[in-house]
Amino acid sequence: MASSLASPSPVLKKPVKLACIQLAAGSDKQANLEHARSKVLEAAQAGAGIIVLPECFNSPYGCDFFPRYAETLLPSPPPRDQSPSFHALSAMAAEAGAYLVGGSIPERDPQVPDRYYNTSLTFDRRGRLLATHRKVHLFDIDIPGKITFRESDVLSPGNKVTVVDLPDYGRIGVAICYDVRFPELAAIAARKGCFALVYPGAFNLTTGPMHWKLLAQGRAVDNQVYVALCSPARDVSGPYHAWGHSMIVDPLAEVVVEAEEKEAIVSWGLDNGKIEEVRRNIPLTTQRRFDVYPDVSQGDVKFTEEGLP
Ligand SMILES: O=C(O)CCC(=O)C(=O)O
Repeated sequence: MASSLASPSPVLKKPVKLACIQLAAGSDKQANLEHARSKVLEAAQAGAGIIVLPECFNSPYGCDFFPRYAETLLPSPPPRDQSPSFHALSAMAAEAGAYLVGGSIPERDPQVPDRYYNTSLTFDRRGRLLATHRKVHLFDIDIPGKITFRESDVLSPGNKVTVVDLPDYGRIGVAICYDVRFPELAAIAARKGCFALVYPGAFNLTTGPMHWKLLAQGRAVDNQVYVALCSPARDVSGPYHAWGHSMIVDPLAEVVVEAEEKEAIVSWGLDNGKIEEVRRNIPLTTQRRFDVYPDVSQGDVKFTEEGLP
């Protein structure tokens, strides 16, 4: 028996080129921001309408660095001296004339001392903030002899699913890195009509080869949407060795474009016809059995205020 609760069709109103910038960043925040600007403009000049930066694109990645690089993002817009990254991202989106998923930056809570988040800001083509996503699932893992990481020693989690309306194109879901491991978050965003799920991320040399591509393909095949993962470039002289391999996966779960580990821009033209074709040929969206299991997109789901009308 097919479910009567059909998901809303994803609407990508018109084709758009999405670009992931696999940015090489160092410890100089201002230099990172300037470098990001030049790459965002390069992507826009090559025709990208949606541009994505990596997780922690303006600092080294690591618990020791979060407080030192953190910026206060509230009230919004924050005063310039408290968030140079907010204002730089807003300006680069406007200058590029493109939607910008601004990777992520460490955020300082304006009210609670020593409370920090890993936060992604999305701007429209005029540089106006559309949405804020605080990483919901913190990266706490321990693979003995390989990698131990405990973001929760320093960071607090966000508590909302982020679905962003891009007025020219439709909805995207935005989440950060470890969030990609949680299919519920992706399913909720996809069932709210997103045409793409976008993850700034920074996997490592242990879990990157194991799971990065698998997870991108998993989220795409489950939800029949585009998935974009955007990593920093690998810097073996720095404290954290990112996997790289930024990629875009299509709704059939094919990796259509993938970087290596060096700095690169990877881009792909997204097309609603592809989503429709995949959903027509393999009609999961009308075959779900919400009489057997619950629809995670219904009920007490919390969205970013900006996320949905
Ligand atoms: O899930 C993983 O293996 C890596 C996650 C990560 O690096 C992150 O959340 O920053």
